[in-house]
Amino acid sequence: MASILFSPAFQATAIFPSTWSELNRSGPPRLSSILPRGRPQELESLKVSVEAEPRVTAPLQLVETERCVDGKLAAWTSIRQERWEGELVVEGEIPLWLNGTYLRNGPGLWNIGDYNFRHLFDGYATIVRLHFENGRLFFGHRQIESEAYKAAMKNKRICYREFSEAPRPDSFLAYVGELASFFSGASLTDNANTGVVELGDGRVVCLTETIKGSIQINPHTLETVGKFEYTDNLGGLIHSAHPIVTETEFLTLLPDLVRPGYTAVRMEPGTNERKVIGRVNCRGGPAPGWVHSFPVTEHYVVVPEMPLRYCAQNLFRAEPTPLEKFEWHPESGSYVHVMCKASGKIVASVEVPPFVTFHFINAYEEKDENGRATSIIADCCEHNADTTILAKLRLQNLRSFAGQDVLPDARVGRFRIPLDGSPEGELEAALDPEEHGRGMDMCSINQAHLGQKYRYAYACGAQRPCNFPNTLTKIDLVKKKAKNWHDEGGVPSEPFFVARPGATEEDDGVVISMVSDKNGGGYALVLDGSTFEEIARAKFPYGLPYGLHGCWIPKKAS
Ligand SMILES: CC1=C(/C=C/C(C)=C/C=C/C(C)=C/C=C/C=C(C)/C=C/C=O)C(C)(C)CCC1
Ligand SMILES: [Fe+2]
Repeated sequence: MASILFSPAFQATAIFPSTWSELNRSGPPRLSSILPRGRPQELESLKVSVEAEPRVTAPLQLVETERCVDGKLAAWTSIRQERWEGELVVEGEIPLWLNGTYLRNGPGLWNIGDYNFRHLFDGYATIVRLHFENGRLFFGHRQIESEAYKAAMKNKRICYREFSEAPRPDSFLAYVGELASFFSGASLTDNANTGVVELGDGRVVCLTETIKGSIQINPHTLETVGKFEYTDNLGGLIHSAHPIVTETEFLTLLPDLVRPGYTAVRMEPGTNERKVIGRVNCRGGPAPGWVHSFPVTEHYVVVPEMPLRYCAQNLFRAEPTPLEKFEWHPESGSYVHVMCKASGKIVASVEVPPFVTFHFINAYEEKDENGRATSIIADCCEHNADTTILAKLRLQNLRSFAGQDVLPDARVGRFRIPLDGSPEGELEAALDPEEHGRGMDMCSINQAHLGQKYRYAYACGAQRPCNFPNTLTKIDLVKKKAKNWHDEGGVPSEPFFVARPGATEEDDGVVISMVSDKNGGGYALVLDGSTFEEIARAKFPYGLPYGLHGCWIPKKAS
C-alpha cells in the first residue's frame, strides 16, 4: 500500500474500466480515479490510497519510463489512467462571465504495454474537459473509444495504421480480415486524436484525417457516443483535420488522391450530408499537397497546395518513412487556389514560394474603394519551407531534450493572393519572427473575426534553447509585436481565445491553455486576453500528455 497526499478538492472513488485495468496490469502502483464531493474549501486534506496490483506476465504493460513521474515533463508521457473527473482548486480569479466548457483533444496514449509508439501524432485520443462555472473549474479526461483504440486494448497490439505506425501484417490481417480491405482504407485508423468541434446543431465531434475517424462524444461525460456517419456518397478516405465550423455550416476539403485535386464541401447543421461546393485540380506533383487545415474569407475558400504531398504508397506501407505518409516535392511547385463559396468557381490560382504549414491562422479579403475584393490575405504558422519539424515531433526527440536549441524556426507566413489574374502570389513573414522566439504553431483567434480583417493571433512560441514551442505568444499583426508568457521548463498547449460576451475590443476575453510543468505535474491556465497576464491557474491531479486542439462550448442561455 502506498499513499499520495492530494489537495482537498479530490475524493477517491475507483472508476477503472476493464480495458485500462488490463493495460496497466503490471508496473508501479496505480492511483484510483477521483471524483469531487463539495467545494474545495469545505473539504479536509485527504489521503488517497493507492493499491499496488499484483504483477502478472501479460502482453500489455505500461512501461515505467513512459509513465508520468514527478520531475519529468508529463507532456510526452502516456495518460495515467483512462478517465478522471473532479473539481480543481483555483488560484487567482476566474472571471464570472466565463461560463462554458473548453474541450481539448489530442494523442494521449503512446504505448500498448511495452510497445512504444514512434510519433506524437500516433497516440490514442484523450479528450480533456475544463468546465467553467461561476468562478469554479471542473476538470475531466477520458479516452475516446475509437475502433482502433478498442481493438488495441482487446488484442493487446496495434490493429490499424496510425500516423507513423502500422500493425504487423499478421495482427492486422487477423483483425480486419481480408486482404482486399488493405486497399479499401479499412486498415486506416479512426483514432480521432486531432481536434474537436461543436457543430451548429450542438453535436460534438472529434476528428482526425481519416473520414471514418469522425467520432461523436458527449461533451458533459466525454463518453463516446459513436461514429459520426456521413450520409452522402462522396466517398474518399481522408479530409482536412480542421473543418471550418460556424453556427450555420461545416466546411471541409477532401483531397483526391486518385485524380489529384481537392473537393470543397459544406454540411448544414442537423444533417450528416456533405454537399459539394466545387473542385480544384492540383497544378503540380504526383498527389495533392497535405491539407491539415485551410482558411476561408467571407466569400472564398482558400485551398493551399503545398509541396509536402500525400503519398498513396506511404499510406499503406508497413515500415516508417522519413516523412511518414508524405513526400517533399519542391520541384512540383507550391500554389494557392481561391474558390468562390457561392458558385464553386476558381477565381484565382497562383504560384507561391515553397511553404510548409499545418495550421492556417485566418484569412480575409482586401477591398478597393468600391468594396470589391482585390486580394486575399491568408496567414499561417509557416515552418520556413522546412519539413524537419515532422521528425522533431517523434517522441524519442521530444523526450530527449538536453538543453540544445533544436526546434526549427517558424514564422507567421502571410500570403497575399491577387484576384486580378496575376499568376503569382506573395509569401512573407507578417512580423519579425524574433518577436516570438522563432517558434510558431498551435494558433487561435477571436472567432468573431473568422474570415474577417483581424489584428490578434494567439499561438505557441519559443524561448530558446528548446526542442518544442514553450511559450504562449500574443501577436499584434498591426504593431508587429508579440507579448510572451513563459513558465521555465514547462510546455503549454494551444492558447485558446474566448471572447467576453458583449466585448467590443478584439482582445477582450481570456486565453485558456493547459501546461505541463517541469515537475511532472500540470495546470490549467487562464490569461487575460488583453494584457496577456495570468489571472488564474488550477493544478491537475497529475500531469497530462500534450494535447492538440480545442473548442469552446458556451453555456447555453436557460
Ligand atoms: C495523415 C494521415 C493520418 C493522420 C494524420 C494526423 C493524425 C495528423 C495530425 C497532424 C497534426 C496534429 C499536426 C500538428 C502540427 C503541429 C506542429 C507542426 C507543431 C509544431 C511545433 O513547433 C492518418 C489518419 C493516420 C491516416 C491518413 C493520413
Ligand atoms: Fe492541427
